[in-house]
Amino acid sequence: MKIFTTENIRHIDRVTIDDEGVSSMELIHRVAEGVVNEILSRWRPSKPTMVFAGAGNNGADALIVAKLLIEAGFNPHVVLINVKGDSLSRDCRMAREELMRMGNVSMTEIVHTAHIPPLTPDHLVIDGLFGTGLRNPLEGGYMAMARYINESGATVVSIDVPSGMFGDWNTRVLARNVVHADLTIAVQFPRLAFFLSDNAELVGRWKTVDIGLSRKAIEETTTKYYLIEKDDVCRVLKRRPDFCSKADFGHALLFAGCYGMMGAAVMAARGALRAGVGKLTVHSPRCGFGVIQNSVPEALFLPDREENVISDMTPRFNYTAIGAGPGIGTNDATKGALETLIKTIKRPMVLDADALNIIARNPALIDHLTPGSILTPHSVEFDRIFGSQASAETRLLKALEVAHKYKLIIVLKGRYSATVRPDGKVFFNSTGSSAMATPGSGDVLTGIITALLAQGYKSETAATAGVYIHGLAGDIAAAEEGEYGTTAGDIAAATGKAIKSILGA
Ligand SMILES: NC(=O)C1=CN([C@@H]2O[C@H](COP(=O)(O)OP(=O)(O)OC[C@H]3O[C@@H](n4cnc5c(N)ncnc54)[C@H](OP(=O)(O)O)[C@@H]3O)[C@@H](O)[C@H]2O)[C@@H](O)CC1
Ligand SMILES: Nc1ncnc2c1ncn2[C@@H]1O[C@H](COP(=O)(O)OP(=O)(O)O)[C@@H](O)[C@H]1O
Ligand SMILES: [K+]
Repeated sequence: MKIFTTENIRHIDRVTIDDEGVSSMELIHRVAEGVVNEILSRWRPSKPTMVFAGAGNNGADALIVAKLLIEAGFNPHVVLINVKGDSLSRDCRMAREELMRMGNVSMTEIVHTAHIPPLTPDHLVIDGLFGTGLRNPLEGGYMAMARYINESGATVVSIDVPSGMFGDWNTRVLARNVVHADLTIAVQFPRLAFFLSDNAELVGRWKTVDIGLSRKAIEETTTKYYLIEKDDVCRVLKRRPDFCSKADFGHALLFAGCYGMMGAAVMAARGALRAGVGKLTVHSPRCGFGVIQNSVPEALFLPDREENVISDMTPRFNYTAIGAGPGIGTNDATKGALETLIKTIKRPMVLDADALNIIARNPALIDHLTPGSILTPHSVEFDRIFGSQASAETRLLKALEVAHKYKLIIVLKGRYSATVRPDGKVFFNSTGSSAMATPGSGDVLTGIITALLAQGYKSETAATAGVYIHGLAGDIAAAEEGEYGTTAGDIAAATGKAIKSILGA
């Protein structure tokens, strides 16, 4: 699914109105119906409700929500901001008239000074102060109103975006000056800002309401941001022909494990095997022999000459893909071996965990990475290499910069893992949950992506499909084991089922 910028959405909105003859008032009604349906599915008409409406079309949406709530038996109080009595947009004026025709509407219209009726924690607030027409962060009375709503402890449903938040980038915005929603109901599309952890406390849970914007305009409007969904992965995964052998599915090499961290190698190996690799070799220190042979007997074991750490990463064979990093530690011998590997291998590799920590200690290595290499850092690993980032937003921007500069694929792991490509495209993942915040979970991902690379998928595809499959495996595992009980082993074990469910779609 495309994730559009605010500018894109405004364009699609305009095309829908101009070319398809749908009036903006009709669109406002569709938004309001969608919002009210969500409210009716959650709260009874006896719920004390206050609707905050701004002067633009976000306010118009809110006023029609108030009308529909009254029709559904609610008794909302409406607070309308109409500075100097003449600031309402044309649609907002029309929405106001439509609401007032209901008669006996309980309303405070703020024209000069604000005197808002008391809000209690028991209240439901419908926040239609500002949507995508916001020009600058909130100030003065608007800022005070956002803080008042937040401090009230009321439950907040925001229309389109939490008021005071921009749909795209929010570097200039202070969280305390934005309405904190419990539920955000976005018009047609989720916004880029919803996928960044900085904004999680502002957006709350989010849903979209389909208002039938022009299909043609949606197709024709280009964007750099996407949400990866099942169909996207189904489209790129190859079906296996009847006449095939394991030789058709590549031979992956994993450099993983050291004394005390052999489990990381096991997790990566299991992820790789469940992701369909034809042959798998695990190179670990000698101490890993029994561990690998016992827990992943399907894999070949290649012992390092060292007992406890990897000291040599020279591939002895023309492997179709190499993954390095899970549990290798950062001792000098391993560091030297990885440096040599990075400087000599001329094909894209998957680098994770301690391989990233080693790069962080010698950032000059980045220049030697083969274009198309895949780095899978979580936020701390990313910052160790590329410098401390103030927010998830600046981290994403930095990832875009380095992915372009070094022609790398960077998977920023987290709730909505973002795969950042050299061409400036960003793919947010839609699968996975907090059940995956468990040790070894990232190692499974390394195995899955390496296995896809070994099977001939391009780096970009291996990364986005791998991240989706990994998250779906996490969802399948969590359905059985729950958010506390899911282990990385469960995620690895569910990887095959995840691929099966994608291919079956
Ligand atoms: N997408 C779609 O297809 C559809 C979208 N719809 C809805 O429309 C919403 C967008 O509506 P919108 O464009 O009227 O803007 P909105 O957010 O209501 O605010 C504008 C008002 O705020 C003011 N203002 C701005 N910044 C300010 C500041 N810092 N401090 C103070 N004031 C400030 C600004 O003043 P002005 O710039 O005019 O001086 C103007 O009065 C969108 O979010 C969605 O809810 C649906 O209704 C239909 C289909
Ligand atoms: N709250 C969450 N929602 C979705 N996915 C998550 C969440 N927390 C962690 N994950 C996923 O789990 C994996 C954790 O990887 P990582 O941090 O490297 O853990 P480890 O080092 O223990 O293997 C990542 O793929 C990440 O996207
Ligand atoms: K809003």
